[in-house]
Amino acid sequence: MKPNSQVLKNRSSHDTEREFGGTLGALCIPIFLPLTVLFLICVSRSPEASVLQIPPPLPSTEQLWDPLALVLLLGWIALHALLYVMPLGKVSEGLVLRDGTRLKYPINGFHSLCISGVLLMLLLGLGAPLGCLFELLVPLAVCAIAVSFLFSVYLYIRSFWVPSHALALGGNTGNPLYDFFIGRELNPRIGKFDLKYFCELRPGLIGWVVINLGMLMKEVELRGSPSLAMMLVNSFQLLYVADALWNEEAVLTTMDIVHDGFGFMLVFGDLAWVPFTYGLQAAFLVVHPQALSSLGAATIIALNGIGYYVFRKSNSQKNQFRRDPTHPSVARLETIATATGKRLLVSGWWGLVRHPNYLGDLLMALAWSLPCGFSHILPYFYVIYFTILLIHREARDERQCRAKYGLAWDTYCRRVPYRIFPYIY
Ligand SMILES: NC(=O)C1=CN([C@@H]2O[C@H](COP(=O)(O)OP(=O)(O)OC[C@H]3O[C@@H](n4cnc5c(N)ncnc54)[C@H](OP(=O)(O)O)[C@@H]3O)[C@@H](O)[C@H]2O)C=CC1
Ligand SMILES: CC(C)=CCC[C@@H](C)[C@H]1CC=C2C3=C(CC[C@@]21C)[C@@]1(C)CC[C@H](O)C(C)(C)[C@@H]1CC3
Repeated sequence: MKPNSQVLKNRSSHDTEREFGGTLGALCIPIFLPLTVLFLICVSRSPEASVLQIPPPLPSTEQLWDPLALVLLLGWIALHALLYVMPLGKVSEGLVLRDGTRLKYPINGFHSLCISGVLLMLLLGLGAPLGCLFELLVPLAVCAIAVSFLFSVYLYIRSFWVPSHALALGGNTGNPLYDFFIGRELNPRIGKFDLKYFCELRPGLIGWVVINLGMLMKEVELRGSPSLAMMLVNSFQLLYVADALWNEEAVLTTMDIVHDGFGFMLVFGDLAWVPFTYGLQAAFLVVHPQALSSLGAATIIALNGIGYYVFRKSNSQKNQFRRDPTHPSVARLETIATATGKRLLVSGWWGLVRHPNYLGDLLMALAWSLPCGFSHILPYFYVIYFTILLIHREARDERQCRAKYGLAWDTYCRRVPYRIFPYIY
């Protein structure tokens, strides 16, 4: 038996550290977050658009279900599964697993985005009423939530048939509720089809931009042309999704793929949370049009540009450094050695703050909300949630890095004292 699987075997339900509030979190989050998705969609289209309005704008039972929504959702997932297995693009290897092997992943997410774009343009050309996505938003979200639950149950059950080295270290506590929530199996696959990698970037992320386009088309139906605010939100978020798919290979080294199991948290995050809450600004703009001056628009475009620059440059610098530290673009950067043999960057972007990529991401998040004006808090939901998510994620990553790099990590923290915001945090 390999040493790491021995470690896994030796961990009992008591010594595996629990995240997201442990069992209580695992019980409450799967109830609370799906309700939050439905609540936020309803608030975004209500005239008041206030999260505090009494009575809250709850959907009626008829509004919750539409068979067309289920057909569209399953068809969409099937289309992307088909595109995933098409022999397009290159095949890359992931990081070395605990059993010493490396999995292969198709890098064809950007192709899927482009093909989806062409298909949508064809549908629009044929007169398909894409604006009806606005009316279908609640039933689509209900179906995505239901699919997330069923899929997570499947993932939990199948995880009992895989060898111990295929389980995530943090998802094997023995507490069924917690393990279902956090995910037992690290890289669940059907043959060569990697379920976690597929869900992380394809149906949800591309679905998000399609929903945005639907909101834009609804605006065209209602007012004859899309507003500047709507076009900015659509373009910024399309850039973000296109960037993620263009740099798909980099996802293979993220915490989600390398470390986290695939359970309800990620399944729901990928299939329901991202597509139905990340684009709330566009849904809001359909019912609450905003006038935007040219100066306002130029300032917001500049903010998104700066955010994107910081996000992309810092992520690319680290990816390049991890892939080939002798590459001319990173070879001159100052680094510190660690006992693992890996080095840590202490200059360049990673010498500014310990998470420059989070800083850039947050600047972009703010730029996505500003086109919606200052009259409501709802369009700022994403920035608020994302700040909390990234602060929590930073703390998780910090714990893992301290465990991995020990004293070298403490030296890095002394050299680069701020985590995300220079001189603030
Ligand atoms: N829109 C969204 O909902 C979300 C977006 N994101 C974005 O995803 C991107 C990736 O984020 P995430 O996966 O959290 O983590 P990061 O890309 O920040 O990676 C963290 C890892 O980088 C390595 N590292 C840290 N510091 C250094 C250093 N100084 N030198 C070299 N390597 C270092 C460590 O891994 P090691 O040493 O093992 O290589 C560490 O575990 C970010 O841009 C983030 O904003 C993330 C979550 C949600
Ligand atoms: C509240 C809740 C259910 C949280 C679950 C968290 C997930 C929504 C996020 C965890 C990490 C993510 C990443 C992206 C999307 C959101 C989730 C799944 C990401 C694909 C977005 C695009 C980026 O460019 C990225 C590829 C770096 C990023 C990876 C992490």
